[in-house]
Amino acid sequence: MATSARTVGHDEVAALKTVALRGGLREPVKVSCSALGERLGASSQTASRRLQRLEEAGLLDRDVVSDGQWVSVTDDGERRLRAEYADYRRVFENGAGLTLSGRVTGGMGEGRHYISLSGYMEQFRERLGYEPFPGTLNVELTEASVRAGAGMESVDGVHIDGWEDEERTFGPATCYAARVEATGGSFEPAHVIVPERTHHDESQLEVIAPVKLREELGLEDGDELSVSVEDAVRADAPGAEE
Ligand SMILES: Cc1cc2nc3c(=O)[nH]c(=O)nc-3n(C[C@H](O)[C@H](O)[C@H](O)COP(=O)(O)O)c2cc1C
Ligand SMILES: Nc1ccn([C@@H]2O[C@H](COP(=O)(O)OP(=O)(O)O)[C@@H](O)[C@H]2O)c(=O)n1
Ligand SMILES: [Mg+2]
Repeated sequence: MATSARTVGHDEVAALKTVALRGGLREPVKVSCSALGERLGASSQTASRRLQRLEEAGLLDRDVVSDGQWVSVTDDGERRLRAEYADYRRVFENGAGLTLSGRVTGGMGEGRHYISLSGYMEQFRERLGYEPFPGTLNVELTEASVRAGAGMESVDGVHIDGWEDEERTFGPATCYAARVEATGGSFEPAHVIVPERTHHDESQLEVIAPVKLREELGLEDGDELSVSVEDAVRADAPGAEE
């Protein structure tokens, strides 16, 4: 998932949210720093600096004109706001999970190779509690789910370490506990796997499970599928087990 070049603090995110509330997610909106400052309880210079930092971090596009500026939230900015949104859903909606939808698709036939490698397989067995079927079920996400996928940043995943053999290094990956739902039924345990090195972009999701999901759920290319990422208790949440 893309991360911004510079990290921004809560004050900047509040300014970004204000721009989005004014419609800046869809098109450029005109803001004056004094009005923005008033809204944020800060001086207009401070408001201006926050917009500048957001621009430097790649979260906002700005066009300064004589009597104000036109601003719009970038794709990375939207991802940042969606991660906040996912946090609030967790707070207020009793741990509402994240459901991503799309269609089954074939990939490059490499998933099978990587999943079978003992350097990964041993970790899957220990950390996921099962031995995955050799392969990844690829899902081409809908546009809305590609955007919603940013919410995974706020879900605790299971880390799979990178490793090496005599010839090369193998990258780390993160697995998110999930339930797969299709018209032919549903299945869990499964995990969304996000390899750090991959040939796919964020529009494609890869799912692993102890069974061949195509057989278990009678799936063919083009079939609709939804993947609910479970709302694992965060390690740092109050009441979380040690
Ligand atoms: C556990 C795991 C580890 C991976 N590690 C690497 C890697 O080290 N280098 C790399 O180029 N691709 C790596 N990949 C990604 C694959 O090359 C590829 O992007 C993708 O998983 C292929 O899936 P497909 O065959 O289903 O299209 C890894 C994939 C998985 C599932
Ligand atoms: N748990 C799994 C993993 C993979 N698969 C399928 O198993 C085959 C091998 O996986 P792969 O990742 O090597 O292949 P592609 O996804 O590149 O087509 C593919 O047809 C996957 O869709 C499955 O049905 N259930
Ligand atoms: Mg695959």
